[in-house]
Amino acid sequence: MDVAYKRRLPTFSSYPCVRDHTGIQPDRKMSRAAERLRLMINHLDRSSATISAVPTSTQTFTSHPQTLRFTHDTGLLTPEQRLFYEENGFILIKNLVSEEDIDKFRKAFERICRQEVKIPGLVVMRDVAIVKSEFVPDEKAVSKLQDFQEDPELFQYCNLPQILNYVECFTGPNIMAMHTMLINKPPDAGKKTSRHPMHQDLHYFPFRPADSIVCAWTAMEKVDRQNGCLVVLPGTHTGTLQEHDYPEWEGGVNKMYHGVRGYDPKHPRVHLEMEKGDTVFFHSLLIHGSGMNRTQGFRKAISCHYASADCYYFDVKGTSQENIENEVKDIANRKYGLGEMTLKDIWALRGRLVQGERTSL
Ligand SMILES: CCCCCCCCCCCCCCCCC(=O)SCCNC(=O)CCNC(=O)[C@H](O)C(C)(C)COP(=O)(O)OP(=O)(O)OC[C@H]1O[C@@H](n2cnc3c(N)ncnc32)[C@H](O)[C@@H]1OP(=O)(O)O
Ligand SMILES: Nc1ncnc2c1ncn2[C@@H]1O[C@H](COP(=O)(O)OP(=O)(O)OP(=O)(O)O)[C@@H](O)[C@H]1O
Ligand SMILES: O=C(O)CCC(=O)C(=O)O
Ligand SMILES: [Fe+2]
Ligand SMILES: [Mg+2]
Repeated sequence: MDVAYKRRLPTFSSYPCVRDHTGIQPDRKMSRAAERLRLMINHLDRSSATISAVPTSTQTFTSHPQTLRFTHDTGLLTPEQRLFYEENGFILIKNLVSEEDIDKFRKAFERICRQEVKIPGLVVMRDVAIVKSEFVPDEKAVSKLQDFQEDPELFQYCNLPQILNYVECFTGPNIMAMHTMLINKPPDAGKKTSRHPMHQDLHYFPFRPADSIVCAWTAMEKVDRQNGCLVVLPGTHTGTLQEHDYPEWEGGVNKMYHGVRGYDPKHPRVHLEMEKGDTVFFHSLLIHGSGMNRTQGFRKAISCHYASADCYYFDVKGTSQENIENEVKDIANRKYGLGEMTLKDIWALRGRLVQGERTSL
């Protein structure tokens, strides 16, 4: 038992209950995990009390060496928040990004859709159902912006100090922004193509370790089950990277929207309903996706994948990631004629240091 570690912890009773600061909807499917977490916290609480009340040398502690594998102690996360991420692989922080900032990102998005600015490297993606029917030259045709690292306004999102403070809890102090997106999930055109299949983001990344990669995803408006909020499978971050393929969906699937092979729809899942400005941080192995957008509005979110600059690239050849590497290379080649570039080169070009030192990536 790591008594030194325990002594640094404030008392748990001074914090609100877990559900309050995670913003998670009560969900029967979560109850077992939540109960385990409550037990862990109660246990910590009791043993802390025991340490100060009865500091005898004969005392033995019989269980739970608390090794926290997925979080760093920066003083920001409460002990309950750390345990929550350790156990579930995500944490939701309410009201983290201001209305003002979000409105600024929305305006920047609209300018890009109206083609008033041209941003180097930016990829504008249209939903497969729209691409295959008509062309509409405005934001109603755009389902996603990818790689906005050269847009000074949108990239401010990745530099927000309150976001980076949380990111540091998962990556440590040297932080790279590796991948940026603004998702404009369209009203479903009737073929369920607005769904995002369940996947692990690590499938797309030719760098490791997985525990040092985290996504920040901020709701730009209220997101709920109706407009296709994020759906997560709690605890799946403790598993390994699974094989990904295109799901066999009748209505079609968007380019590169791979899903975990053999997805079990019976696995307990949690719908992350969020208000404008709420931000979820989740581990690169956490299985997640989003349901169809059943409303007439475009559900907007902005996100960035961060990695520790101390991560290293590796060659995905011969691994389950070879299929996505081939697709990315193909597109990079067709669009930019980057035939000679490796996946590693492409990522190193797009990544941006946002804190500390660029040590490796
Ligand atoms: C420097 C190079 C970078 C290359 C891209 C790198 C991508 C790296 C991905 C990393 C993701 C990591 C984070 C994890 C995130 C998990 C996800 O989000 S998975 C989904 C990610 N999605 C994408 O990455 C899609 C990126 N989109 C694109 O690259 C483009 O939008 C495009 C699909 C290539 C289409 O762009 P473009 O070629 O400009 O479009 P068109 O000329 O109109 O169409 C060409 C061709 O493609 C068909 N098409 C267009 N859109 C889609 C679509 N959404 N789904 C399926 N097919 C589509 C279109 O019909 C045309 O086909 P045709 O047969 O020639 O008619
Ligand atoms: N075969 C599959 N492979 C991978 N992911 C899938 C598969 N089928 C569905 N999903 C994903 O599972 C999640 C839940 O799917 P579903 O269609 O039930 O969406 P939902 O609208 O969120 O759920 P509900 O209808 O219960 O509100 C979505 O993220 C969806 O994209
Ligand atoms: O916003 C969404 O619907 C999910 C996005 C996502 O998981 C991704 O692009 O990796
Ligand atoms: Fe994802
Ligand atoms: Mg459904």
